[in-house]
Amino acid sequence: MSAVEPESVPAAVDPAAPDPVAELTSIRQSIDNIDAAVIHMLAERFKYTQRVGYLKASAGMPAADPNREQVQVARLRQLAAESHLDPAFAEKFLNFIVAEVIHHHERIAGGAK
Ligand SMILES: O=C(O)C(=O)C[C@]1(C(=O)O)C=C[C@@H](O)C=C1
Repeated sequence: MSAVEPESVPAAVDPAAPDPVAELTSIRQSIDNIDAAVIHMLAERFKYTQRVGYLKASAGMPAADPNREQVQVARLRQLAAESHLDPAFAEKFLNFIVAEVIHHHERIAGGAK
């Protein structure tokens, strides 16, 4: 089944909701697809930040860059607002990821593989 076929459009757009169980199953398929995409995107992001960790360690740069984070937070808060997502959540989500990245950077700088 192609993702562009009409029957793959979430039934949530149908106010009649003739079959709640079928609609729930369909929505859960889309949620699972989105969750998979998030994991794949995070894996790619961490591949890049791993490289950043090695670059910073080799140049003697600190693991964290608060100025860069400030710019990222402002940008993501703006994007979130435009997308009707809670900006506070977007900021928390970024901070959660960046904290993990900094932890990785510190391990790299400390000589851990
Ligand atoms: O851009 C950097 O300098 C990074 O180390 C990457 C990153 C990020 O994950 O986006 C992580 C830590 C820094 O404090 C800022 C940003």
